[in-house]
Amino acid sequence: MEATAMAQLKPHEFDSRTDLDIWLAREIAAALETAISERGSASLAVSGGRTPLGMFQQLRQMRLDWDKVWITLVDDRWLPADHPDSNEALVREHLLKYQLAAAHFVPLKTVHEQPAAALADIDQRLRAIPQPFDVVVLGMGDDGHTASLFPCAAELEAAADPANPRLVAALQPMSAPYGRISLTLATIARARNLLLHITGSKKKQIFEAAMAASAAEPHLPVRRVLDRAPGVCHVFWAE
Ligand SMILES: O=C(O)[C@H](O)[C@@H](O)[C@H](O)[C@H](O)COP(=O)(O)O
Repeated sequence: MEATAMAQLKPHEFDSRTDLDIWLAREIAAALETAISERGSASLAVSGGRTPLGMFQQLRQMRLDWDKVWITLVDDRWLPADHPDSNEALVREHLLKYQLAAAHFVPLKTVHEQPAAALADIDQRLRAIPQPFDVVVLGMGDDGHTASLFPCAAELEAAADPANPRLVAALQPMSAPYGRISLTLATIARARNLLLHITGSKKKQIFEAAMAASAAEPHLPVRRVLDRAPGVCHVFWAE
């Protein structure tokens, strides 16, 4: 994988998605364990979508002091928490079970009609958990969005502005359904451990093109995040 960014990209390529899921879950658990031993608690933000399901199944079997871990989402769709397209529903069904039933889950969705009206409340919720996040696991869409930082959203510039004092932003993508709530670019970039999880040749090509020195500007959101992140970003990929 050849790419440039301010973040140092560390590729991890696997022969199968199952192997990837096992190793990614181990990497997450190890980073959380380090955080617990150094600071007494840990925070994890996970993506929704289809890609993380196998990793969730691995992670929920891992032994850790999960009662010292706070978990939230990098983004959610503004839907009732039991809607089939809600990331909160996905995480409740596939992640917060077995060993992980002891973890503290902090949802992004509130009772507000629109996500823009909920920003102060969500910020307050997230500030109650260890910041910066110890681990942020990102996915990526075919348009180069990550979290809900969609290239087509009018609110992208505000959500990507490093001076934005909020932890979260509300976005309305043109190319995908539902209003969104997302961690801001700066919140994601500050993570102590940043992991990108992508599968399939198509996403690999999209990612490499986005990260290439010759990539057209404005750069895609996934690159904008990594250009802002000062440390290592582990890129987990399998066909
Ligand atoms: O709510 C969401 O949609 C996500 O958190 C989003 O950023 C996701 O990671 C990508 O869209 C990839 O989605 P897939 O894993 O389904 O390809």
